[in-house]
Amino acid sequence: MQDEFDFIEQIKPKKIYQSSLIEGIGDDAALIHQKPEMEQIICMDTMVEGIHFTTATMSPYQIGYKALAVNISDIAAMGGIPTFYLVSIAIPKCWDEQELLSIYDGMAMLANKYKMDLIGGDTVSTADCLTITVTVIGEIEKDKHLLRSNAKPGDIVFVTGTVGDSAAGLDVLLHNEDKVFSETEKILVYKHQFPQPRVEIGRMLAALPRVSLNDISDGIASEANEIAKASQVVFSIDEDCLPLSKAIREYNNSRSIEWALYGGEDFELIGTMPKSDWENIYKQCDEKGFIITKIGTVSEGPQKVLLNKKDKSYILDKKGYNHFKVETK
Ligand SMILES: Nc1ncnc2c1ncn2[C@@H]1O[C@H](COP(=O)(O)OP(=O)(O)OP(=O)(O)O)[C@@H](O)[C@H]1O
Ligand SMILES: Cc1ncc(C[n+]2csc(CCOP(=O)(O)O)c2C)c(N)n1
Ligand SMILES: [Mg+2]
Ligand SMILES: [Mg+2]
Ligand SMILES: [Mg+2]
Repeated sequence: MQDEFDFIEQIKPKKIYQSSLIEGIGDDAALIHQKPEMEQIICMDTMVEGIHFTTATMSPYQIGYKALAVNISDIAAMGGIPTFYLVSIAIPKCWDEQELLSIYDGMAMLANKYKMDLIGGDTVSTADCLTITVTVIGEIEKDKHLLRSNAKPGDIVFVTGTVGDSAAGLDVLLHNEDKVFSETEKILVYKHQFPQPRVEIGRMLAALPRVSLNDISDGIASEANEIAKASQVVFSIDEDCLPLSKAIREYNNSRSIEWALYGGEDFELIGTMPKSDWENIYKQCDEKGFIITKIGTVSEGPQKVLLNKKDKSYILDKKGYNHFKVETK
């Protein structure tokens, strides 16, 4: 890159979606008008070259898309609507300007879908790995937010979409250097590179009186344990109910359950709701073409997650992706 200020000029959005924006890119900080009837939601996630992606697993466009998607997913997990984003990027010398603009194009694709505005960030150089940190701001109607601590005994446990596909897609990418993929492999790779944040489902759930919710970044085992801990309840998940895609079964059925439980990066939603709300939500999702599956139940007791497998029951430990543990399984 030739010039930091010239770069910022190029990534500055030409169009603004949100009428509550007072000042976006260009001053010392952004200014947003606060709506009195809404709560603000703010989250931040980072992607690091070598940890979250390599040049072999993701193109610059996909890196941008996914860096924004994972943050929108956290807004969805609160039941909210994403509105603004900020991007901090640390750039090694070997990345050229075209690649960097491509990262921003990937973010813009998703931002356009959700009518989000890029309102600021930071640009720095770094010695080695590209690092991108995105902050997303969202909103939700007062008192409608969906917390991990909302689960109660008697609830059903649900998950959206299918799980494990992203980890299987990563496996495909890491074991096929020539990048010639079968149709099945292409489906899994796409799930890894273009996860779909479940904002629309989060909004449906926010209309219910009480839902606990989490998005799946580290795997079902990890996220279910987080809800069980925050709510001080017991989760009981039926292995046979885990929604597995045809693609994952075809690619490597013997590892599908392991990827579903511990793989992560599916960015589907897992949560609980009272039994009485299930039929209605299932119908609403079905009408809109969204998959949602009942995978278990919640009961009283000291916090834990049980996995029912045939006639036996095992403790499902909080294993999954962990940045500071060498062995993840
Ligand atoms: N370095 C940090 N400093 C301050 N707060 C942090 C830091 N890292 C995480 N948190 C906070 O801890 C909580 C849990 O964060 P975590 O990153 O585990 O959730 P997540 O984004 O849903 O998961 P993932 O990062 O796997 O997508 C959030 O409230 C987050 O803002
Ligand atoms: C090259 C490469 N190797 C491994 C992985 C797998 N991976 C990295 S971070 C993460 C959990 C989510 O991260 P976070 O907890 O930071 O949200 C997972 C499953 C990958 N995507 N690319
Ligand atoms: Mg996080
Ligand atoms: Mg999350
Ligand atoms: Mg997250």
